[in-house]
Amino acid sequence: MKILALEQIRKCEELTIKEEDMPSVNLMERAANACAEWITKNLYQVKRFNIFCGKGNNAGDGYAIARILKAKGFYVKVFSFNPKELPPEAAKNHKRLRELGDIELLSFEKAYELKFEENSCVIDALFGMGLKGKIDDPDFIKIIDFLNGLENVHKVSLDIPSGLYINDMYPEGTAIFKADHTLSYQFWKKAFLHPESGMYCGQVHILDIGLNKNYIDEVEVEHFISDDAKINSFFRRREAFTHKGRFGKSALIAGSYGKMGAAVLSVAAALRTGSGLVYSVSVDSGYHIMQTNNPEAMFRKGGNDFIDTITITDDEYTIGIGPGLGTEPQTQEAFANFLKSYNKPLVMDADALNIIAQNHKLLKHIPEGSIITPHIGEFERLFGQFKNSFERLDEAKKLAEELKIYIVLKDHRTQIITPEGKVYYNITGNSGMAKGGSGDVLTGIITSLLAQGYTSLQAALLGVWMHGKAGDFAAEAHSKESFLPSDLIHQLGEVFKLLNK
Ligand SMILES: NC(=O)C1=CN([C@@H]2O[C@H](COP(=O)(O)OP(=O)(O)OC[C@H]3O[C@@H](n4cnc5c(N)ncnc54)[C@H](OP(=O)(O)O)[C@@H]3O)[C@@H](O)[C@H]2O)[C@@H](O)CC1
Ligand SMILES: [K+]
Repeated sequence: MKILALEQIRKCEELTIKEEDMPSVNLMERAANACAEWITKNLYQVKRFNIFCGKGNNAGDGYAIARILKAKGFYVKVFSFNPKELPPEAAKNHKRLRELGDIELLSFEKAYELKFEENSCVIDALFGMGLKGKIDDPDFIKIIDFLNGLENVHKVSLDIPSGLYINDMYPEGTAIFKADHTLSYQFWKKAFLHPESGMYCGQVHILDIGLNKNYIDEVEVEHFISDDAKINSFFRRREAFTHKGRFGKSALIAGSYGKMGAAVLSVAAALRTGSGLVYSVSVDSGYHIMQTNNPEAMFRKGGNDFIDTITITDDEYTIGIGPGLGTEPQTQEAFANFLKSYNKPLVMDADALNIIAQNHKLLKHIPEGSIITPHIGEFERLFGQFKNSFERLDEAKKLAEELKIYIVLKDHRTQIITPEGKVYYNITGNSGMAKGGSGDVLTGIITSLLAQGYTSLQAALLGVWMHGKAGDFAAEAHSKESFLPSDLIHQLGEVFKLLNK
């Protein structure tokens, strides 16, 4: 799914109205109907709604929803801010509400006297995507603070929680409504996907309001959601009449004394992802651990307690390097020599990235088309600190282009960044995956996919998607708190079953 810029959403809205030859207020009605339907279906225990309207079309959505919910028999109160200043569509809906006469239209001040019943619902229609600068009007700050302080009520934002920008970091010191649910129209927005703003959105639900399909198909964007449709468009089923040589050879260069778990996990993940052959290049002191845990893998010694020799050449295997490698001087040297002589795309994680962070000259030796998979800490060690995740992403786009590599920036919503400057947000997975070892599993999965002939972009997209899905299945089976990175590996079979359906 594409993520559109503000002007593109406005253009799409305009074109929809023009092509369908309808009054613009009809589109607002469509949006309001979609929200009312979602609310009545999903918050079915709620009988009372208190709707807070600002001064733009977001308020118009709020007025229209008030009318629709009232007609369905709910108790509805509307609180507004000086509705004289409304744009035409919102003004029409405000007028209709006034003419109906059976809904209380109140000022914000009245809200402070109201008893908000348990299980009632507050709807935030204060600001939508038209907000500029900060919310610094004292009336709005006061009402937002007050609503954020309410307990035991459901909180729903229309389009976007008031105070946030759709695709950028919000300004410091602004007031922001904190939603339990955000009902947004047609497209994901970057605000829902970055931690600083995402924490205000609660659960995000994207409602189809039938915006112009041709425009959406054709419009050029840089940001995407890596959704099921994208994954299914290139996932390949395993054919009959085949043999192990067809599915590539993976080699995981990983592990050191005390860090064999990382190596074991990455090798196991590569095996479970379907690579025809998997080699472990690791240390002698971890030999028994590796062979006992992963008897299907072959072993090649790269050192005694830490790796000091890497003798793999380009045409042998597809390589994943880094998990549990350590940063001993001899390992650093072996890694540097290896990187200088190796030219095929590879997957790099963890200590491979930490070694590069200590020797930036190595950056230019990363083979074109490689995939690096830093978490935020590793990214910052490599490239410095950033004010926020939006700025970090902008820098990652520049770096991916400059170095001609794919960056998998691991975060709550992991971003896959291409050398062409495109960004794919992954939306599978959950907070239970924030555990040591989770990244080692991802390295194994992506390496295995790359070995099987997926392109670097496909391997990164599919690998991150599968890893997240496995996390969702593991959370279902064992809880987010309790599942382990090894459970992710055990769930990969379920993930493949789903992909093969
Ligand atoms: N996408 C779609 O297809 C559809 C979208 N729809 C809906 O339209 C919404 C967008 O509507 P919108 O453009 O009127 O913006 P919204 O945020 O409601 O109001 C902005 C108002 O606030 C004002 N204002 C700005 N900054 C301010 C500040 N710092 N402090 C104080 N005031 C400030 C600003 O003033 P101005 O800048 O004009 O002077 C203006 O009066 C969208 O989010 C969705 O809900 C649906 O109805 C139909 C289908
Ligand atoms: K809102």
